[in-house]
Amino acid sequence: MSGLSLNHLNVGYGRRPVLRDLSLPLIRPGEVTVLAGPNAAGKSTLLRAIARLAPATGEIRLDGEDLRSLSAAARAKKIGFMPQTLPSGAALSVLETVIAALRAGQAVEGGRPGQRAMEVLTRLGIEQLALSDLDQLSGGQRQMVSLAQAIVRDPRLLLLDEPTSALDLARQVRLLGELRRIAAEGRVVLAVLHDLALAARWADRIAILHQGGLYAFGPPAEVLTPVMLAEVYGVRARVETCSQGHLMVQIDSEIAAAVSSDLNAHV
Ligand SMILES: Nc1ncnc2c1ncn2[C@@H]1O[C@H](COP(=O)(O)OP(=O)(O)OP(=O)(O)O)[C@@H](O)[C@H]1O
Repeated sequence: MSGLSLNHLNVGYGRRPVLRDLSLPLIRPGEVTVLAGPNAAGKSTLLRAIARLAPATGEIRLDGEDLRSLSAAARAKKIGFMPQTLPSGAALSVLETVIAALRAGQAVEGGRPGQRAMEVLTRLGIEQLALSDLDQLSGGQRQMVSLAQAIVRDPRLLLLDEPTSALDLARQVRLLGELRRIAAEGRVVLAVLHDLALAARWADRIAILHQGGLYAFGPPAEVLTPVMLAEVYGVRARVETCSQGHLMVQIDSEIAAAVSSDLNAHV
């Protein structure tokens, strides 16, 4: 079966569970799937579990193959992971860090690594940064470099944790457009986004995590509802369609008695 399947996942830290018996419908290639939910709902934990950076029980399969049975090198070839924390380099240039991500412990087949790394920097519009020191870049510039590191191997599965958090409006659009192009190549793209307006505009499907489980999964128009926004986020909101046919989420106020409980939850 083509795509990412997650079934009966339990993920936690020490004895503390974060996600309990979590199953998602198939995350399909060719689509951008957004993972959303309140702070501390377990979004990063889920991405880390898929990338095997957090211990999990249950089933994690990519195109039918158990990701946990793969060697670290085989996994690195299939999965590109863009973490929430931005890269900082031990006095490396941008080009060198992207080449290091391309190599990641193994020889590069065909072509020249420098050429491939430059292609990716150019594709993202940051080729002029190639020789800059990573540590001298702005947060947004480093976020674009982090994306370059995640996609340089052409991974089958791309996991991104809040990839737009440091980007200005134009670069948010550029990054999300790039994710759509990567998905259109038939890859699986799963991105954590807090901004539901961006999710409404760019996602094919949205998964909402809440209190250790899946609250909703489906196309934006099905998932982004006033009831979901009240129950999950504790806000009073309207969801409207603008003149161009896009969904817009208008937040009116916090519902005092229903402030989202994930942050304080001990599930
Ligand atoms: N390394 C860790 N060790 C122990 N607990 C952790 C660790 N990382 C996360 N947690 C806990 O797991 C829960 C889920 O955290 P996680 O970062 O997955 O949430 P999130 O949905 O990504 O949140 P946010 O939107 O705030 O980034 C939180 O209660 C957090 O305190």
